[in-house]
Amino acid sequence: MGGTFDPIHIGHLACAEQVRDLFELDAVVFMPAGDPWMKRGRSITAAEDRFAMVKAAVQDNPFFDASRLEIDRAGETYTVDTLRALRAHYPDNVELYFISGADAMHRILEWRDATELARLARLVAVSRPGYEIDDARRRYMLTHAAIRHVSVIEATALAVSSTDLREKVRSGRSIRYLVPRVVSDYVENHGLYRGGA
Ligand SMILES: Nc1ncnc2c1ncn2[C@@H]1O[C@H](COP(=O)(O)OP(=O)(O)OP(=O)(O)O)[C@@H](O)[C@H]1O
Ligand SMILES: O=C(O)c1ccc[n+]([C@@H]2O[C@H](COP(=O)([O-])O)[C@@H](O)[C@H]2O)c1
Repeated sequence: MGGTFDPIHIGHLACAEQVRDLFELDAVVFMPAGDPWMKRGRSITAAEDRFAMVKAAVQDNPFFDASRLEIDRAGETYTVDTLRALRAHYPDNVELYFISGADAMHRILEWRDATELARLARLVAVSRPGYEIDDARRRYMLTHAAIRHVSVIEATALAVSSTDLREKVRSGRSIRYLVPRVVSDYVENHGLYRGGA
């Protein structure tokens, strides 16, 4: 599962766990983006902090892991580069899935080499409150050559967003239970998000 994870929250974790369960995946690797080019223009927390929070958040699930692949790669982060690297690394019988929320998948046709990306992995788009994939969009996604292998999953949804969490911290409000305890501790101990959303 790819994301900016600024910070990782229970929406990410619950969505990944439900996809893992549904597709009987052997593992879910959380991959913080090094330089998420579609989020250019906003200030993004240092990759090392985002990675540390992801690593701490996934440690109690034996099926979950965190990867540095994208934060260690220079330049803008393109999912197709990640999937090429993973495909080269794993034997052919290992099937790759790319999990994302419905909001991210809405824009997938704008992603770098979307057609190749869809050939390299099964794409899983998870429902997210406020970003429902309506029937017209779903038909469009399913019929478009580049992404017809996308699975649209209705997961038990949590209306949590990193933007809202950053804003809460900035204005001195609690984020307890919206992120794992290790993440709220990290945010507090490192003074993250206090200066701006
Ligand atoms: N509550 C949620 N339910 C389902 N999917 C989610 C949820 N929050 C995030 N996602 C998905 O997880 C991936 C990574 O999300 P990201 O790290 O950008 O978090 P975010 O909460 O959307 O952040 P921001 O508010 O800063 O844009 C994206 O594919 C996004 O669609
Ligand atoms: O490859 C691309 O061009 C591309 C464009 C936008 C987003 N993505 C990936 O989609 C995932 C979710 O992104 P975001 O910005 O919603 O956190 C994350 O893994 C990004 O690297 C990938």
